[in-house]
Amino acid sequence: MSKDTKIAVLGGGAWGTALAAMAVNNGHETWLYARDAETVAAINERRQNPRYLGDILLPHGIRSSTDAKAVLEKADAVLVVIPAQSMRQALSGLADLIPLQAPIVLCAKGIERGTGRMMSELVAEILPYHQIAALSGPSFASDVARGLPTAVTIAATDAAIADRLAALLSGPSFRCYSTTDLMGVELGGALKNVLALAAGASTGLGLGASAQAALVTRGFAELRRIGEALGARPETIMGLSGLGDLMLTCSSSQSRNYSYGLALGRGESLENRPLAEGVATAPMAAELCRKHNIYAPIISAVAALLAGRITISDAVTALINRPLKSED
Ligand SMILES: NC(=O)C1=CN([C@@H]2O[C@H](COP(=O)(O)OP(=O)(O)OC[C@H]3O[C@@H](n4cnc5c(N)ncnc54)[C@H](OP(=O)(O)O)[C@@H]3O)[C@@H](O)[C@H]2O)C=CC1
Ligand SMILES: O=C(CO)COP(=O)(O)O
Repeated sequence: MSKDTKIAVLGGGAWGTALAAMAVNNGHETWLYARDAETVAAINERRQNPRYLGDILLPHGIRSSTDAKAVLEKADAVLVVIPAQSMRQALSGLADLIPLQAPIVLCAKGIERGTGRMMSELVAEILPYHQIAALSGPSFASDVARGLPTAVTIAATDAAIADRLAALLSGPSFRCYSTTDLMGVELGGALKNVLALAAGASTGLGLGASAQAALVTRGFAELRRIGEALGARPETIMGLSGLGDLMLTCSSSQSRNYSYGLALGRGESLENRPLAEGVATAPMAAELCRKHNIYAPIISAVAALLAGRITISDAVTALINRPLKSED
């Protein structure tokens, strides 16, 4: 792949638009598929995505279209930026249009509701002959769309593909590390959203900065245990898509997951909120822990809270009053 390849981005939300801005800034022919005609027109005519990125002025050159065929034709790499719970339905409809030689870069952070599949497992069912990679790390769409410095990790089981994609997508303000630890990268991205719900709820309840730090640290211990049980590498969990994204998402109300948790903690309405992937992922993460016999009390408490099985004050009391144990 050379620097003047065609990049196709599927998904005209905040992150898809930001990644299209990154790709065009890095000198690629960049096409963005969005299903909403008004979004397409705003990007093409005004260089804005008002529904998802406010008044940020996008760089020149993104070609947006509702015509997936035109976007995907002769693409050299396809960035899939559709929410985790819509991924199966959306990609099933587009599968025949994706060129066989184009690696699929999954940019969603979640676990499929019902099946418990990681995004790469789900997409391998739909596109069994394509190379699959995942891009994840601490990266707010608004930062990337503005061209602010950002670093992420790109994982593919084939090291050559991961290296080539990292070289292709890196540029003056976007730095990509590569790894073959696909499971580690996907787990970090999906589970930090669940832990951000807990961190936001703690702040929303007014439990203080000490409780917040304890939750994030012990949440990270759960992430470490899950990673170890599922064969992820420790350095991935301690890297950008694990610890890095956990730090970002658990500390900023720019995060939609953290903000959802804040609203939960404050007892505010949870209706009509922006996407918070952790809500659908939490029960799947709790189920994964049950299945593999992994001790993850914070993730379990978030799942129970969202399902209405416990109240927030029950969750806090249960977490603080568990039998004492060594710090592992
Ligand atoms: N925003 C961020 O900072 C980051 C987000 N991510 C991850 O990226 C993923 C997408 O997030 P984000 O872009 O922010 O979400 P948004 O809510 O901003 O946008 C979602 C986009 O997906 C589109 N979409 C939903 N379902 C379909 C479908 N079936 N077919 C085609 N398009 C569809 C929506 O279209 P429509 O508008 O028509 O409904 C919308 O354009 C999530 O998994 C998120 O965790 C990762 C890193 C950073
Ligand atoms: O994944 C993100 C930053 O890395 C974005 O987080 P939210 O989806 O919680 O906004």
